[in-house]
Amino acid sequence: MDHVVETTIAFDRPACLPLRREIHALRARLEHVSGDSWHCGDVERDLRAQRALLRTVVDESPDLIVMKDHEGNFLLCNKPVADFYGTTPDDMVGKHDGDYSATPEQAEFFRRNVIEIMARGETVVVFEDSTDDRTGETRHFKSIKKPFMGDDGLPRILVIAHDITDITRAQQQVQESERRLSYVLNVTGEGVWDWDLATDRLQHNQRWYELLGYEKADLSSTLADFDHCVFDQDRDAVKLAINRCLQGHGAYRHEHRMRRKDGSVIWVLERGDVVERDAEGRPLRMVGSFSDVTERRLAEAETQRLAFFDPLTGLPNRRLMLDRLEHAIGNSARTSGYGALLFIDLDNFKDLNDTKGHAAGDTLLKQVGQRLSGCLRQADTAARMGGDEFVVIVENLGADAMQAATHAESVATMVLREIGMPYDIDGATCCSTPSIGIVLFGAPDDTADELLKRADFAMYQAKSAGRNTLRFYDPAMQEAMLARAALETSLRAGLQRGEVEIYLQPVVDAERRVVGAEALARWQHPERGNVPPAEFIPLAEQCGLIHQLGGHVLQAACDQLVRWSRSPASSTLKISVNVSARQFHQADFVRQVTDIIDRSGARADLLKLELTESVLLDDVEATIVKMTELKAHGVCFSIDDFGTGYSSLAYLKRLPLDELKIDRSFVADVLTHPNDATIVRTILALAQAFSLDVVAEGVETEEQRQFLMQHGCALFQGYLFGRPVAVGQFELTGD
Ligand SMILES: Nc1nc2c(ncn2[C@@H]2O[C@@H]3COP(=O)(O)O[C@H]4[C@@H](O)[C@H](n5cnc6c(=O)[nH]c(N)nc65)O[C@@H]4COP(=O)(O)O[C@H]3[C@H]2O)c(=O)[nH]1
Repeated sequence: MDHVVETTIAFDRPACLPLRREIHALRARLEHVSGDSWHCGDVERDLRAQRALLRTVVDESPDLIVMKDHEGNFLLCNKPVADFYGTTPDDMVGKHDGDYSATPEQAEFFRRNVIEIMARGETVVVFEDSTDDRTGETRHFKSIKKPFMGDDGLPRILVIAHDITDITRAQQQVQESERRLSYVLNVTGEGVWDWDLATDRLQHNQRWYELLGYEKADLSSTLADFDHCVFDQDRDAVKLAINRCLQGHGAYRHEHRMRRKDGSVIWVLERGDVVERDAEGRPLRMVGSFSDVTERRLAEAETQRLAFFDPLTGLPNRRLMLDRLEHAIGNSARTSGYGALLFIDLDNFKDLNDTKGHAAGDTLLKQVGQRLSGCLRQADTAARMGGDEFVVIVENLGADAMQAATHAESVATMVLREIGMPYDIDGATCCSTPSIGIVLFGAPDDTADELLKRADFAMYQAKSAGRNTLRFYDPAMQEAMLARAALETSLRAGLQRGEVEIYLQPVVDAERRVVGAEALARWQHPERGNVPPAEFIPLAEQCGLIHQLGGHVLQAACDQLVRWSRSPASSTLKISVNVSARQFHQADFVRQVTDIIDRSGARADLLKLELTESVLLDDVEATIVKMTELKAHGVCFSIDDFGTGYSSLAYLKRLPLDELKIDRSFVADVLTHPNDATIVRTILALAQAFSLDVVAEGVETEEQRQFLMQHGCALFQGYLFGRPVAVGQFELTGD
């Protein structure tokens, strides 16, 4: 028996007053009132009529009415009870609920319940269930159970049962829905609120308090308290969203921050809507909920950071920089003001990275990033492009080009100074200088791509000008850039078409015997004719073609060695090949050279690689490693243009060198400029001390040859002995 509740009810009349005494009392009162004496037969008739009426009333009642004896058996039942149990009222007299469709448990409950109530002698309301014979379903009743005393002195009970099944079910459904709703809300973790606008009272579910770390008692449940929890900077936006909803714009959905009791801040997704309005459409009630979306927001922020910021320096990355640059270009065009783009490349970063390790390189880059940011105004952007390249966007430089350039220059100068200051890397002091290219922007047709190219180009000019300096891009550079682009295209094609070949220039000994040759690249351009290497070698370096070009020259040199090896007169001749910085620093340079040597079948010890001092100084440790590996393969090394750079004797000692080449500028003036003569003599003495061969380049006169010979030079190269000639025209005598 589900859900049985008993309620005691107080009635006017004592429940145990016997019915017969009541009839006598009634008759006496009637006689007294009418002054007549009543005959027994009249009273009996009257009573019968009353009983018939009562029976009709009882049978017509929608409630179930029964009278039970002291054992719980039926004394009287109305028609709805009989219908409920699938029988007739008369049939029920003397039986009990267990004889009909009530389950044994229900029947036992009814019996014990009425016996108890009769014993207590108090009217009671009981909520109870019974089984409908017609449908077999359990129905719920609210029963008034009124005990009274029978004529025979035994207790009886009147039960009037009101069928509340529909109401109960409706209530159960409501409870079930509420239970489900609260389950769903708990599962989803929603904090729910319900705002009564008339009273300004807000009600919240438990989760609402939990999410904000409050106890119910902490807040007064008014809108002001909710307001207080909204993050200061988000308050206006939240109010706006709620007001729009109140004004009838429909449900709102808004993400904002809330401040928890402990001061921490969470991100919430809040939804709300007006659920009740008065006849005039004025809002009366609004409900809503919010969920904690902090984790998602943090994940989004992290994704954003990774997508747009360089993880090492924390500066905007290339992608974000491009976006900002496009905005800056747009702003400049709109306001007719100038902005500047600075392209910054660290001069000797690779050195540090290779000698001190990548961790040290990373530390340097981080510090560079910090210093760069320190040089800028809030509105400007410093970004890392990758590697050791940075970009700075300086905006709002005014409408005057000269002033804008001056300002950009002062920013760049500050960057030069700041970045050029010594760094403390793991306790050691290091230096790193930048080369900076600057381009102004402000023209409507400026594009980010083009500006970057120009700034990059100007940065290269700064490098060429000796590094640790800045250069502006100017229109003349633009022309050079276009020409360079055209040249690059045709060099690429030229290499494919075999337009690049080698010329050989003899190297002779003191007796003018040819002991070898230098291979010099020549580009036979279909329209421009013979393009000098000074023009296309730097280009090939810049556009990355040097790898291909260098390989091509090496291959040609090795092929020539193999041809010479077939004749005794030429089998010991050496060939020197120029190797440029970018080519040498290619990661697989050693393999490229050894592959070519091995494939061609040339003798490695007859191949000499000419490196300039700048190649050696660029990245000393890596250079030593590569040279040592090639040396182990038999390859020889020469320092080209010796004396023009800043070679440190300490490095010279560590390099596996075979030869120094005295730069032709010293040779040219050796007879006329005492300083050059001194330099030449010093180089010769130095070479002797280090047991290195020396080749004097650019020897054009017999006097120069005599001077060089007198001071111990044994090998010569220059027009005096032969100009560079095509391989087929090369002769074995050096006249
Ligand atoms: N005034 C004068 N000049 C003389 C005399 N004897 C030789 N020369 C020139 O001096 C340059 C010597 O080559 P370099 O110093 O290695 O200088 C070379 C070298 O640095 C570079 N180069 C040439 N070929 C290649 C190559 O295949 N690879 C690389 N990486 N660089 C190359 O181009 C530079 C210029 O080469 P070239 O124009 O062929 O110029 C050659 C040569 O023609 C002389 O008596 N008087």
